[in-house]
Amino acid sequence: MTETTSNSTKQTSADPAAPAFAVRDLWKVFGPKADRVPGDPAHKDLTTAELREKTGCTAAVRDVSFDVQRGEVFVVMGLSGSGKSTLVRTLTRLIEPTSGSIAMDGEDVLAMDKNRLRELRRRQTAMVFQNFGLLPHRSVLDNVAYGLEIQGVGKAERRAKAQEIVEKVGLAGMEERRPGQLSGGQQQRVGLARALAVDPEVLLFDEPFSALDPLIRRDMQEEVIRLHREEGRTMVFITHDLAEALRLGDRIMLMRDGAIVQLGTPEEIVANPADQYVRDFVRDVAREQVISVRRAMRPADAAESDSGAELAPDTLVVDAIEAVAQSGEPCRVVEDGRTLGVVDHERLLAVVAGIDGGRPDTEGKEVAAV
Ligand SMILES: Nc1ncnc2c1ncn2[C@@H]1O[C@H](COP(=O)(O)OP(=O)(O)OP(=O)(O)O)[C@@H](O)[C@H]1O
Repeated sequence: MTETTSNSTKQTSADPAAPAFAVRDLWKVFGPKADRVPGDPAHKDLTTAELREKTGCTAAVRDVSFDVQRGEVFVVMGLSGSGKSTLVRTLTRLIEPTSGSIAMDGEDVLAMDKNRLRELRRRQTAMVFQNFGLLPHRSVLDNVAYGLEIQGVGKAERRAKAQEIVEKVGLAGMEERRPGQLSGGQQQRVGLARALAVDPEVLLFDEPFSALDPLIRRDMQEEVIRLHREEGRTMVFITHDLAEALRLGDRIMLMRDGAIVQLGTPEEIVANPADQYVRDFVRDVAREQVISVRRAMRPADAAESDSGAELAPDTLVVDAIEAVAQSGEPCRVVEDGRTLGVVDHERLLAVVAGIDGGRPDTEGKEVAAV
């Protein structure tokens, strides 16, 4: 059985303590003499449009540094043209960066030779695309098995594995159909199944659901959340849709003109937008569904510190409103037996109304020993 391969054959110099990806000072510049752009101080303060005018180059990714932690859903968000696709494609060098560094599991991606890169793209990562990228003349099962086929996995083994994944994503009974005989949502399930079949460490999603209608889209988001919960796989997810980013992301990196505008949890971004651009982005978000009582609470006074219903610090404001209404009095925010603060109607409604100031003014402080 020489054609069978498995994960145990992976030859990598992975550091188990390293982040899934560590990206530093990364640039991708398109255009003439692109490599002169990143280091030149004369270009540092130019806007992307000014840079284009002066040099004829487009800086699609501009001096970007971040880590993707293992097991997190890392969302890259921004308007069209902000550099999302270019950035994510540089992670596996589908697009060669102009300068900077990228490490996956501690291994230098830019130092990888052709064979190592092929392995990185075929086994360690898998991409799910907006246009599905399915092979039209192949059955669902053979599409799902495709990634295993190019790895050289034998037919019986790859079909068995594909069958298992087809069931996992809810396509059982459709194995022999062609992609053209499926709805958009079903086709994207095939795309997802194909990516999962190779058992990658990291799934890279490039706006996978933006061609789907809203209800199907919601279904697919639930599917991703479910898979993530069950498998804990690292996911990098591009979207320009804020609701999708908030729903899926453990952290969100918001880009504009190739640069990072803000990187934080959904709650941090909604509660503390870094600038007016982010503020405009999150203006219509239902804040009570994103912000937790840790951020909404105020210090407890002496009488409140050991009485009243208890809430965990990560309780969402929307749920706390219900709890406060039911108990008829302020609720305590309690962590490890300590009262961190108190939420009452006033504090909670201020969050809903967006007049809470966005400051965690009591965050982390123990206000009364119990
Ligand atoms: N091959 C290329 N040559 C020249 N410029 C490019 C190339 N690829 C991308 N760009 C430019 O780089 C910038 C970032 O493009 P990119 O596709 O990464 O953005 P995006 O945020 O993914 O956009 P969208 O949401 O529309 O896919 C854009 O200004 C784009 O025109």
